[in-house]
Amino acid sequence: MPGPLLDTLKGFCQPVPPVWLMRQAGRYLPEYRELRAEKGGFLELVYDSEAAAEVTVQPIRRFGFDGAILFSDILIVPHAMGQGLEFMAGEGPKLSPTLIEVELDSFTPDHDRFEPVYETVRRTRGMIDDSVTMLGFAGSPWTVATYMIAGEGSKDQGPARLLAYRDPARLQAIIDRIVATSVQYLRGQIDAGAEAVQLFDSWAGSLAPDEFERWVIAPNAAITAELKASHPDTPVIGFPKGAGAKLPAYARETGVDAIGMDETLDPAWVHASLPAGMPVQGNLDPLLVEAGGPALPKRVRAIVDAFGDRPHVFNLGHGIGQHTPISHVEELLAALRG
Ligand SMILES: Cc1c2[nH]c(c1CCC(=O)O)Cc1[nH]c(c(CCC(=O)O)c1C)Cc1[nH]c(c(CCC(=O)O)c1C)Cc1[nH]c(c(CCC(=O)O)c1C)C2
Repeated sequence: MPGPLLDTLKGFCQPVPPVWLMRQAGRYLPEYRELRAEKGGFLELVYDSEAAAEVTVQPIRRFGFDGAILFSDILIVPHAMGQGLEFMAGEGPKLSPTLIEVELDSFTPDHDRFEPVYETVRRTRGMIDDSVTMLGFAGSPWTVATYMIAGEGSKDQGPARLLAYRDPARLQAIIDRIVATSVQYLRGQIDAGAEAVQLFDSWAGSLAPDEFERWVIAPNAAITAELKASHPDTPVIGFPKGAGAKLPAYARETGVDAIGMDETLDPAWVHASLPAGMPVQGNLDPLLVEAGGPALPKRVRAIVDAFGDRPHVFNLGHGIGQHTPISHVEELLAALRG
């Protein structure tokens, strides 16, 4: 029996929109912080399937979300491609050497790194009810490339954008390799039990229109086409954060089944601009959840009302912040579910 989230992604409206939150497993949860401290670090957690499955299930137990998102990271793909990866406490990720310093061909891929992640999916599937949808994910090639090139999160993705202008053939070769590795990774997640997958393009918003076509739309379309060829019934959610006015082109041209919306988009505009019946997800500002107050339930209702009879998965416009009070998540759910 598919649950309400999977049904919605397949185009069927529900009386109450199903809900999950990006980064729902993470530092705002005391039970997560405890397990992370015990395991010693973030990567240790990700590659320990038993612990990662436990972290995946924590927010389902606490809040009864309709979807469980695999606990992993978009940077596991560069790691499997052979790039060094570290997460330092209090800092972001560090990848080394960077693709400014060396050529991609100097890396030795190790796709066995994906095995514990597939095992996390299998274990999680065995721990949650059938009605809870198991979600897999990968970063989109442009976003993953920005980290592989700069070696860390970069404010305006400058190093990758410069490479796009200076040596597009080299960036294309990097993107093509990320596409191929991500397809393999997502197929492995689906075969292990993921029922839908999301492509996170967190830095889609930094590109000019022609660059957006080449580095966002084309690679997301390539991944989606490959997945549809092998797994036609598994919905793909595309989340091109910051796409703005380019969102309808992304929705029409990539072949994704559902669209993730960041908080800057007006839901009425999205509803009027996307193909009729195409499922949507997201839009609530994570900082409004952190702030709380009477504006929160009002905004929850306004987003739900804006989509009328369009299939809608309730979610945030980006990941939940680590300082978000648990009680505010409960207020969000009360406003949504009544
Ligand atoms: C909880 C967590 C994650 N990654 C990182 C953390 C914090 C680690 C910690 O300190 O405990 C480091 C971690 N991993 C990354 C970052 C951002 C680095 C930066 O640019 O500053 C950090 C701090 C890279 C990353 N990682 C991810 C993205 C795309 C979405 C987004 O934009 O937020 C990105 C850009 C995806 C991601 N990341 C994660 C998930 C798991 C499932 C869930 O949603 O609960 C997912 C889907 C998990």
